[in-house]
Amino acid sequence: MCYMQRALSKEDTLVIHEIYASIQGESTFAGLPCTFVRTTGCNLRCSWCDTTQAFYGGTRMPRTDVLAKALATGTKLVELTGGEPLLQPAVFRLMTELCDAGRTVLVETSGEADVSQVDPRVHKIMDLKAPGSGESKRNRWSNLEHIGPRDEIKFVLASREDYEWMRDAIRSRELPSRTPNLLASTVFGKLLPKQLVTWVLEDALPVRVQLQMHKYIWAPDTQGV
Ligand SMILES: C[S@@+](CC[C@H](N)C(=O)[O-])C[C@H]1O[C@@H](n2cnc3c(N)ncnc32)[C@H](O)[C@@H]1O
Ligand SMILES: Nc1nc2[nH]cc(C(=O)O)c2c(=O)[nH]1
Ligand code: SF4
Ligand SMILES: [Mg+2]
Repeated sequence: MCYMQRALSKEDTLVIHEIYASIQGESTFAGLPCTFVRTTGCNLRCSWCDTTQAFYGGTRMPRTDVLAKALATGTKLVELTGGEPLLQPAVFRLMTELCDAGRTVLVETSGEADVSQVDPRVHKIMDLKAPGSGESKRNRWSNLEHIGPRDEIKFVLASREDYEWMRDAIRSRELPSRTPNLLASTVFGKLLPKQLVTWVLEDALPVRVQLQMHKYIWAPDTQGV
């Protein structure tokens, strides 16, 4: 083991898939210039995941280099995503450093990872995985205790069954009392947005229907956008 490897701990390095600037395609921040820090690795395997290339590989980088690269693009908005960003201990300090540097920080997280240690200045965008993902048993429901009005709860739906599951969760767990930002998205190419809108209106459900804007700007399978 070389000197550098001994000197850097798990808090000091991250395995990164890519860092790039684009337009935020999802969430209440959609449309704004945003820098994406995409970490490598995920402990879930959602059946419809569009980022499977981030499951393996990547480059181990010092946290200071990740911070510098994320700041260099100049965008006010920075999003940590993946893979699953909260699996890497150094992400928590990186998010705090980005906040200290004046950035508006978002973290896109699976709903399985514990969000309790995320800097309170960070906007958590937390999925609750519906049955069609094959991972709904992994939802960490205690995370809801750490969701406040600045955070967003997101459902990605593949079917009517998923829609009804979301509707039940919103009502039985009183999600509107946690945050007004409830996002209902479709699995791209699987459920028609028009169908989702019809169901939402039939129930007058208090959700924000959202599409992945970048899949309309670029070809849907384009990576790094
Ligand atoms: C690739 S995940 C990475 C962050 C984290 N692991 C998570 O699941 O939130 C980023 C977001 O893309 C969404 N997503 C992944 N595949 C999708 C698809 N085929 N259609 C719509 N949204 C998708 C996920 O549900 C999640 O909200
Ligand atoms: N443009 C763009 N916006 C995004 N918002 C969340 C993304 C993600 O993969 O987490 C994403 C992404 O991959 N691209
Ligand atoms: S948790 Fe996120 S990155 Fe992991 S498989 Fe599901 S959608 Fe993909
Ligand atoms: Mg994406």
